[in-house]
Amino acid sequence: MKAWKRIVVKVGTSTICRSDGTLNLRKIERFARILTDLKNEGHDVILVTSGAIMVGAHKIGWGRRPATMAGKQAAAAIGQCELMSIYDRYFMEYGSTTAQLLLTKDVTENEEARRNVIATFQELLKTHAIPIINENDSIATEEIVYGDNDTLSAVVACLCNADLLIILSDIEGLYEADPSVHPEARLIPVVHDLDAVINAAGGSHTENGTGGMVTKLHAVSIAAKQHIPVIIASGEDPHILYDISDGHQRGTLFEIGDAQ
Ligand SMILES: Nc1ncnc2c1ncn2[C@@H]1O[C@H](COP(=O)(O)OP(=O)(O)O)[C@@H](O)[C@H]1O
Ligand SMILES: N[C@@H](CCC(=O)OP(=O)(O)O)C(=O)O
Repeated sequence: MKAWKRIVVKVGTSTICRSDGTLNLRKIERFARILTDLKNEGHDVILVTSGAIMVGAHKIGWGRRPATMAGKQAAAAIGQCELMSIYDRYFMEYGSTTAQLLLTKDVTENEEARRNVIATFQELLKTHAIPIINENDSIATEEIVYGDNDTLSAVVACLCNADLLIILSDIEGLYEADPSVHPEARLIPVVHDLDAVINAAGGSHTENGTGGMVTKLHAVSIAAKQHIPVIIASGEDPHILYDISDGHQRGTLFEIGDAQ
């Protein structure tokens, strides 16, 4: 990762929350420590985080992810506060300043708004703050919604001109087929041709995950347009970020050629 100076790390709901919606504080604390360490080693670090809806639903006492749009939007408004307050506290403990950016599709598709967001990212990274991004779920309507944070993380990687996008998930990487259906499927370590693996991707099987591998490969295709490599790896142990940083092969690396 030495050559990858600017990195965007995406963590999914299943990585930072338990299935009941409580936050896995030990894991978040480790992410805050390791991401701060990587920043101090000279990386520009941007975090894209999911979890607002689950955290909010738990705080309200709903017990499960809401099914209605209004329910999700209310839960996200409550959960985003909680999420950010926890991140801020842990990152501050290790000496990092965090900055919250909540994006919707219209912001990045309108030329002027897009320029503003890019300038904001540049300014924040100059100050060595760690931008923490989520979708602005509470105000997003069908027309302006990304709908999943895998896609959002690739858009953010493009906006920041990142050198690498790391998508951390509840699984080690892309397998030849969905291992929950095909337990014999093997992990694919490197992908150069997205078309060759597109049929391997299935949806999510967890109650809290959004999109499964389909949205992750969509994210890869967005990042590829700007020649940004993507690693999909397990978020079970945040230490994996050091392994990647030290140049060890982890998960699936996507380096898509020009033709894609
Ligand atoms: N080919 C595949 N390789 C690996 N995982 C796959 C594949 N196809 C579908 N999946 C599913 O995608 C899930 C990861 O996506 P998701 O549930 O959305 O998690 P996250 O919250 O980390 O985004 C895996 O747990 C797995 O069930
Ligand atoms: N923006 C939503 C998460 C959407 C999403 O893509 O979730 P996930 O599949 O867990 O990365 C939230 O904060 O709850």
